[in-house]
Amino acid sequence: MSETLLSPGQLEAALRAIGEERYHNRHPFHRALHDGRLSRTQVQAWALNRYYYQARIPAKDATLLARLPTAELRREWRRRIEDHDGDAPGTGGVARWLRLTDGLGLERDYVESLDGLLPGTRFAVDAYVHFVGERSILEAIASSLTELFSPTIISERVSGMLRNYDFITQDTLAYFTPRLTQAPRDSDFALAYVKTHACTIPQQQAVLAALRFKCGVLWSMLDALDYAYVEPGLIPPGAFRPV
Ligand SMILES: O=C(O)c1cc(C(=O)O)c2c(n1)C(=O)C(=O)c1cc(C(=O)O)[nH]c1-2
Repeated sequence: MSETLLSPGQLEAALRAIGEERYHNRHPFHRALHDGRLSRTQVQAWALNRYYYQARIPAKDATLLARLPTAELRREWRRRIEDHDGDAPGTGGVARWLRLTDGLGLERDYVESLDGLLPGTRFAVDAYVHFVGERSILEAIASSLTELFSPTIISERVSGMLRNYDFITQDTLAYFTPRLTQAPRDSDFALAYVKTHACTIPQQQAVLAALRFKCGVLWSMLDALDYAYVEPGLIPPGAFRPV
């Protein structure tokens, strides 16, 4: 870990290096998902579990919003909640994610009940929400910086899944299209904030640790899916079972 103060450019480079090393695009489950090596039920398990992440993101952002000290910051952050929750029933990212689970043939009530969730998904997502509630505002904002890397994985995922699965259509994956513009806008803001406000060595180290933590959240969600639905295929009691 660096013991010297980094310039803003060096800090950005260190953040990007964490993504290179640890972002979930490197996980074998993601590779298998994009490359068409999963069955329809394995893709259903992925979408069902990712629903919990999507559903908790607006709560995570609301937790942070309540702690932000200025109207300027709150205005910026509140847009994220609008992106996910929409401004009317059936709009926004969470509703679009449900169109993905619909397209995969999952019952909406079942998805929304969270009954089929893997315990590992629940723990990872809850840990993210708690982190954002408990840590400094700087760390909370830094933990969103995985979004610097999401447009690349989303593009790979959409093209790979459309190419490789006959049960996937453009419409099923419509969730991802707005993310390609929302994620860069959000991560540009978060990155500028972090580069301006992480001015001491401890702050910079905390910011880097926050991004490592968040990469671990995303990674462990895929570990849980892999273990339950690929190898060794041990589905925890009560979790979604392919029929
Ligand atoms: O599809 C993906 O791989 C992916 C990754 C991430 C991410 O890196 O955290 C997010 C999303 N998608 C996403 O759709 C999303 O709304 C989102 C919000 C956040 C966040 O931390 O606030 N990350 C992500």
